[in-house]
Amino acid sequence: MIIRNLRKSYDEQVVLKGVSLAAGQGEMVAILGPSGSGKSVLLKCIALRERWDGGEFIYDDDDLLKQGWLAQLRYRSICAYLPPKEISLNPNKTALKNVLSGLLPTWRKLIGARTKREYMTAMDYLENVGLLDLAHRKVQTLSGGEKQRVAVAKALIQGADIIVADEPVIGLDPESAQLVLKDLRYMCDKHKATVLFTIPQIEWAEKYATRLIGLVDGQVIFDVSGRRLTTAEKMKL
Ligand SMILES: Nc1ncnc2c1ncn2[C@@H]1O[C@H](COP(=O)(O)OP(=O)(O)OP(=O)(O)O)[C@@H](O)[C@H]1O
Repeated sequence: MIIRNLRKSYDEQVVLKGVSLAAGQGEMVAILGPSGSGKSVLLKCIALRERWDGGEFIYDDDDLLKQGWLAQLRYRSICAYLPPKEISLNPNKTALKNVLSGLLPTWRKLIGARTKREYMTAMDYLENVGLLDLAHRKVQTLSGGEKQRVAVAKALIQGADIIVADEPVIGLDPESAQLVLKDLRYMCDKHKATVLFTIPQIEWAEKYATRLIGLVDGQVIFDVSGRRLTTAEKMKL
């Protein structure tokens, strides 16, 4: 995807002042910046969960914003948006059933029908995120990090090529947080998913992301890949 000159305001407040960035398949992009710099708004715009005021959004060689609602709907179906804290799982169902529900059409969900192949596929995705042992546990009994990982497995089984995760490790202990980040990175490396996420811990962003984008006051102030941040870059955040 290529984003050019994305602008977004709320009433009088200009939040995104012409943001440009690119993210390819298999890239894990961390959006870093101080509180209020526009990171969440940027992610919502990228996930098309928020209207753009202006700019170009090139995906599959077309400008999505110039396409009709059908193209945008198609994009939304392959772009999973994981909002902070709020996990879209059914707490009373098992991890396996939650992941399976991403695979089955609604009418089959209602009658609970599933083939052996679908069951195996869901188990494979749970294994990918290291949760095979917990497949039959109700989601409400899982830790925050485990829930996030089930949500990642569900997003991927739904066919998401793009995962937009706003603070996916908020409130998690360091060990669980790093497991979630490892899973996201694995999805990039193995499934060639594109992941865009925000995270307050710069050192984890440096460790797991393939690209680091600094956003301050609605503007990109650096966009680096293949290296850690310099002290000068960190000071700007
Ligand atoms: N729906 C909205 N209506 C009006 N203003 C909004 C809305 N959403 C965000 N804003 C404003 O946009 C600015 C950027 O908000 P955003 O949530 O993107 O910041 P952030 O960088 O994610 O901050 P934090 O790290 O604290 O989550 C803030 O000043 C916020 O008040």
